[in-house]
Amino acid sequence: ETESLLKFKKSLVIGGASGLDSWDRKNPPCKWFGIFCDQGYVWGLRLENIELAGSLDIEALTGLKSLRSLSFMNNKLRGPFPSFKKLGALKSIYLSNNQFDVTIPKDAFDGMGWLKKIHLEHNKFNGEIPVSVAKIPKLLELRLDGNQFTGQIPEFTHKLHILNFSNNALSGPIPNILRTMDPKLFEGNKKLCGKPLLTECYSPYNLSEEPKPSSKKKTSKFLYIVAAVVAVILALLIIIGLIIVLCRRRSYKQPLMSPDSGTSSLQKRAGIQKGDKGQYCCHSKNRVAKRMIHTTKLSFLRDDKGNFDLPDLLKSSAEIMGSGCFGASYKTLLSNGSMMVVKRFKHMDSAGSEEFQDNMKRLGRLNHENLLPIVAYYYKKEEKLFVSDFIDNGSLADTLHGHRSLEQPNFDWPTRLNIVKGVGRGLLYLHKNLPSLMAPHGHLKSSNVLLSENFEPLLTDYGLIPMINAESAQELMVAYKSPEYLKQSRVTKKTDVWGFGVLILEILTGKLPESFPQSDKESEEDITSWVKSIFKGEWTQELFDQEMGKTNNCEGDILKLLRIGLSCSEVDVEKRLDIKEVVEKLEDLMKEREGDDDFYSTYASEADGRSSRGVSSEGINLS
Ligand SMILES: Nc1ncnc2c1ncn2[C@@H]1O[C@H](COP(=O)(O)OP(=O)(O)OP(=O)(O)O)[C@@H](O)[C@H]1O
Repeated sequence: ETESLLKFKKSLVIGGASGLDSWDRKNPPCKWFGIFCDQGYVWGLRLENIELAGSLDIEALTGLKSLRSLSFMNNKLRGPFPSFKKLGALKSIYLSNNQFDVTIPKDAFDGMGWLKKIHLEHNKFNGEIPVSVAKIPKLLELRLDGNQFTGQIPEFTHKLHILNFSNNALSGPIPNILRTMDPKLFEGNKKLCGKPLLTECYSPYNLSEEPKPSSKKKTSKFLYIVAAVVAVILALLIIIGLIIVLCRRRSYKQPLMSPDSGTSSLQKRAGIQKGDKGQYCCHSKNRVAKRMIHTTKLSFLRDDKGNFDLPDLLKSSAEIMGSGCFGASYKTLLSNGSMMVVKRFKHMDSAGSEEFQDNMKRLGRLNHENLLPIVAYYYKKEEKLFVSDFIDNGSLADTLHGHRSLEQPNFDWPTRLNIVKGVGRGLLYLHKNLPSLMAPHGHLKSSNVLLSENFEPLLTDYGLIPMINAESAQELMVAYKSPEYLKQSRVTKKTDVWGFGVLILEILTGKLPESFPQSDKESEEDITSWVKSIFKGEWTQELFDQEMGKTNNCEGDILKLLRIGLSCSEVDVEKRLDIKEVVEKLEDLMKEREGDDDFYSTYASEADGRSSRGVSSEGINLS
């Protein structure tokens, strides 16, 4: 360790009195200035406020096997972005208030599975935020404020405890997972849009484009040259493409369908291509015509909604609602006045056409009050759109974790219990009617539970596993994050039960499952182990969501539901209940409440036009 640190010292440009005089062979490194040790091994370096300049030679530190934390805050460091990924066991990096003015390479944080804290604020970092930062599995703190980052904020795999993107030059929609955060964390980025900011993403298509001539001044000569080369290549490609199309047209004497010249809002915003004219030229005339018709039509799964088609959809005005793991969803107002949601799915190109259409037909046959039906879909090898009704009340995730205005009633216990019951019924129906699927829902989470105006839950994004590319499913779908998948690479019907258990705990605690592990604990922790660590068999106020308000003497029932949630999230699949058993337990819990006049939901009563009356004065107030 001594040699590694002395080599590192040699690479530093030290200004003023640094205290680094203590770094010599006379004393063990644990006694040196700025060195922190754990059981005699160097654990952290903290060289702050000592006018360090030049760049950092991370290579020299690779000999420190116990090194977990680096802080070089408040110095004058610059140069290339230090190759921290060579120190794969690092947990925290602090480079705030330095003079770095480079673009961070895309893969700068690849493989940093232990990293929890990155503080890069107040430098001059530019270019895009590296995608690798959004994939760090344990990341909890990310401060990038006060830099010159451009482009879009990447999609994060989970919610962070601390983050700040303010005062950069970021653009485009804020990823869905960050939409409930404080808007201040995004301030000072003129082109960012979507929740939690007030600026709506009217035209995400345009916003996501690179800056146009207005940014001329900033564009370097080099960029001009690159742009010119790209333009020439594009022009050549277009000419070659035209020649190929003309040749094919001539050889097959097949007139192509005249292109629909008007680009529609949804089409523009989502960048959706219409039926490809060129790709069918090599087939016989009849087949071409047939397939062409097929590719410009929506396939309807519901008869009662079939008064529009793809062109209507593409023409209608659209607003982005958020982009999840599988693509963006657009709220679309049709000319007939219906408000629909169009979800543009990514990661669905490995299922063959027949397999895809069969699965869609199977989903189309489902009919249950707790499932949101898919109204129609559009299938092309490289484009999949799902159309469903817009649900005005939003999702359970919004209700649980979104900002609540003072006028809004508490999200009370009866409403929560009713939602849990509905989700259970929806899942049981899926399990009975999709018996061939290994996890009939497969992607149960609070943003995939929508709430009707009576606060009845409506499940979405169910039955997708056969259509999603295997590798993306493993990375993104809730089912594959289950203990049985992580430990034994298994997904079973009970995987949905595990997801349901996590959802029940989320509903009762108000905690977002993705926000675990907790920042103050070193061990890996999920919502289940957190609940278990606090719950000792009796009422524990700190466990439950304060937003539940008065519990109206229902603590016994709340605890019963908590126990059901815990037995659903049992790690051992064999011991875990199956969905039928869970629903039976829930029905029993509901039955016990029947006839109880005090058991009254503030939400349901509002929707029914009745006044709230379920709150007795002696009820326990959680808030
Ligand atoms: N039919 C709908 N009506 C109202 N809101 C919807 C509808 N479908 C989706 N949403 C909401 O729009 C947002 C984006 O949904 P989307 O399904 O694209 O992503 P997600 O559910 O967050 O993630 P994933 O892609 O993993 O399912 C979510 O908040 C979701 O609850």
